[in-house]
Amino acid sequence: MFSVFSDTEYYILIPGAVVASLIAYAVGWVVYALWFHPLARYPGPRFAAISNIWYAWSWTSGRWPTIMKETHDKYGDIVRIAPNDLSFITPQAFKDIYGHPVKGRKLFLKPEIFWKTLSVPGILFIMDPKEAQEKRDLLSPGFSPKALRTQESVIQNYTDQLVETITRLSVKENKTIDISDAFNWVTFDILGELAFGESFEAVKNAKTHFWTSVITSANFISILPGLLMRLPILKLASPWFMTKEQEGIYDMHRRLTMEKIRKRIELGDLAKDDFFSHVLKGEMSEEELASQASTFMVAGAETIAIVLTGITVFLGQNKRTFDELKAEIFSAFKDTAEIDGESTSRLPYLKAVVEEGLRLFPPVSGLPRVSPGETIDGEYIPEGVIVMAETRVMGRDKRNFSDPDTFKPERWIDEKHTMDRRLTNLMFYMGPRGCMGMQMAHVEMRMILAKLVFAFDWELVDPKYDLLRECRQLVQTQRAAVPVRFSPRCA
Ligand code: HEM
Repeated sequence: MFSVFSDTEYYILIPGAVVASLIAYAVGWVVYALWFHPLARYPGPRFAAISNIWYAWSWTSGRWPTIMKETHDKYGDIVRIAPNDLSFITPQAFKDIYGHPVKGRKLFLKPEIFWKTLSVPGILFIMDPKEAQEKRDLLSPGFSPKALRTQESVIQNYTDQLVETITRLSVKENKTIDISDAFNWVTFDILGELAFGESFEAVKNAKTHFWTSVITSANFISILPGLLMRLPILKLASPWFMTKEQEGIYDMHRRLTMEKIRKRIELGDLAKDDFFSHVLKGEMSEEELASQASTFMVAGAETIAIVLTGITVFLGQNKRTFDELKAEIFSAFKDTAEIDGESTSRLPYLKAVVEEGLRLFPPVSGLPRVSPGETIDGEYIPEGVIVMAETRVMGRDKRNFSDPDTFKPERWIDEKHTMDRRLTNLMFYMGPRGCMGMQMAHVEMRMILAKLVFAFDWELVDPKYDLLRECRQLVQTQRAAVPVRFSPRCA
């Protein structure tokens, strides 16, 4: 057959044509993304507008809130952080994105690009709003005020055990305590008992249980499915993300979880209002119960451990605040047995310390929704755009909080700080998918903190400890070791 090109020319021309098409496509995409895309008018880093790499890099850098703060400071209240993603930081945007829809507004749902999981989803990861509401209804008796009152005895028990363990290690054996691990022991023991009917005995053994260590180190793995949807090319690197050895550990973890949940099912209705007493009548499969239990652990134990770790550091670095808290607690209680959910709810300074710890060192943020084609803070956002209100940035915005980088519990009490108080409970989000365990979290944090302050004096081994530098900030903050010296409280 007649041909105008020789074989050698074909070898050059075909790859050349492929490369030229790729370059044309890339140039076309860049032009479209920067000037013609529906989000083209929103400011932000140029690289973020043309590629998901900026988002992926920021998300995995461990500095997400810092990068987002710098980005919002530079570009304003609405920033384009990926070709199809916007981040907002005004209180009205927060309400519009996460709140219950009012006055005919449409609901913002959880997008697959972030919430997709590889296994049966626990409540947090369910995207269908009807299914999520059904599960919330099914699980809500375990989070009712009545249930919380009975759950308090579990909190009391493990917090008292924590005081004993710290006394043994620090006072009798003269050791420093990594308080970040100690909070992880106590919060997982509490939730272990409430979800599986048995604790991990971590406080008693002063040692993180295998089950817990896997789930806390899986923090990074949990964001992978979403990242792979954004950047499918990363699939080539999956052997580095998930080695054979890690896969084996996760398999063992799954088996152990199933064993634990089967044991819980055998225990039946424990008549003590734990998380599952109300749903064991065959309403959820074994696999689903296991998944819900694991979700509760991530959502409800590690979160509290993170905030309490932050508060311990802030108190260790702010003598006046620590003294004020001590004064309130010592005058309120004569005996540690008096410390419970109700009695601590009457302590304004303690509550303010908890609120301030949540503001400055929240455990999670950057949890996205997808726009149904609706306004956010007066701005129409087209359907399908991924949006979020970056609460870790909002918590340090000087328009929301005066002197925002300072640990100042007074801002939640003093009349002159009325502006600061609009955003209480910001870090628990709000609306149909807001935190189910908020009340429990407050009670648990107040009780643990009050009992530790009642029993001990403490000081940081490194008084200049820099929380934000030491702890990686991913979707969920990753705790780092925080060595603390405890001594019995001076009477
Ligand atoms: C300091 C402590 C805590 C913080 C800051 C926190 C924060 C949050 C946030 C921000 C969400 C919403 C996620 C979203 O809408 O995208 C959430 C959901 C949730 N939290 Fe918490 N949480 C805490 C403690 C707890 C505790 C103690 C529990 C008890 C098990 C718990 C159970 C849940 C559950 C079940 C959901 C899922 C609700 C749903 O998907 O509909 N949380 N939490």
